[in-house]
Amino acid sequence: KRDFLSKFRLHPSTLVNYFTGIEEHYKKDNPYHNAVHAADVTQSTHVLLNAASLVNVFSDLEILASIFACAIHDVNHPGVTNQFLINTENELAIMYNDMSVLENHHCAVAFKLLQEPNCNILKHLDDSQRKQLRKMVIDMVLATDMSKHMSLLADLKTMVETKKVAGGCLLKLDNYSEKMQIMQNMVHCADLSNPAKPLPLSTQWVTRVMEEFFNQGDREKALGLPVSPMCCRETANIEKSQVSFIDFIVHPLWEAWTELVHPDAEHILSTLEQNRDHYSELSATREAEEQQ
Ligand SMILES: COc1ccc(-c2ccn(CCC(=O)N3C[C@@H](C)O[C@H](C)C3)n2)cc1OC1CCCC1
Ligand SMILES: [Mg+2]
Ligand SMILES: [Zn+2]
Repeated sequence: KRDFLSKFRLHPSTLVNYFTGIEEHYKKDNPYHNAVHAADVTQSTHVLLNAASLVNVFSDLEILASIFACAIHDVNHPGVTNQFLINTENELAIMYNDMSVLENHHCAVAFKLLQEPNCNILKHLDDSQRKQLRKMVIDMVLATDMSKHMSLLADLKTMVETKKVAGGCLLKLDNYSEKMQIMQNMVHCADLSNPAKPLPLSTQWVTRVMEEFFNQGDREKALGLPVSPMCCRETANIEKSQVSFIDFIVHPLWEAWTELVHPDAEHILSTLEQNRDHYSELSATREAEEQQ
């Protein structure tokens, strides 16, 4: 749809080789962090890029970088959190000195795969384009680490305030860091878009993420480690966790994004609010049942 094959001279069979390799490097038995999550985040970002107020904001290379970053953003995810890798002194934590361990790993695996035979999809980009794309992809993938969330959101809110003052147009984005802030928040929004999807989809992602968390909790218990929050299958309150995740993380982020691209994301924010109320009612009913 974006005519990227001709714009960047991407070779169909090389594309198939590379993205088949990427798909194979997503662990199939991860309940949540598998290739379907990567496809979900990629498709969600494709939709966010189509917002009317973002038309002509990004160059073709920035759009290619964003879509590529989503497709590879969790590749070879081991199905446990950064904290678990750090607590267990996993070789990945040693490799990346406890800093955005997973996110560094995802980038390294994705770029290493480009060097496999018949996988270099970026072969026909010139050196400057390839260097720019690599930097943009790394900047976006490292920003999907939850530990970056608060600073990312603060920057987005500042940008929204300044945009209001500047008469509401985004087109005046001239420097790399402002553009990259929007791209990082866009991919982060997509990564946190499960609660903003139609309820039948959202509930499936909840089941999957909780199963992955509970598997981690089981491993922590077996290792005699303290069980991480929301990872204990006996005590976790699933609906309550979703309500607080939405109230403290997802809604503030999507509220800021909706303001930035006003009025293109209103329907996403209202779906999120409806879903939040659904989980809140479920949690109240469950609590009432448990009282009896
Ligand atoms: C469908 O539910 C969720 C979907 C996605 C997330 C979520 C939070 C941060 N991210 C971004 C990636 C990240 O940093 N992590 C590290 C850790 C928070 O586990 C996340 C899975 C991945 N993704 C959280 C979700 O629910 C919360 C976790 C259990 C109950 C509330
Ligand atoms: Mg991730
Ligand atoms: Zn993800």
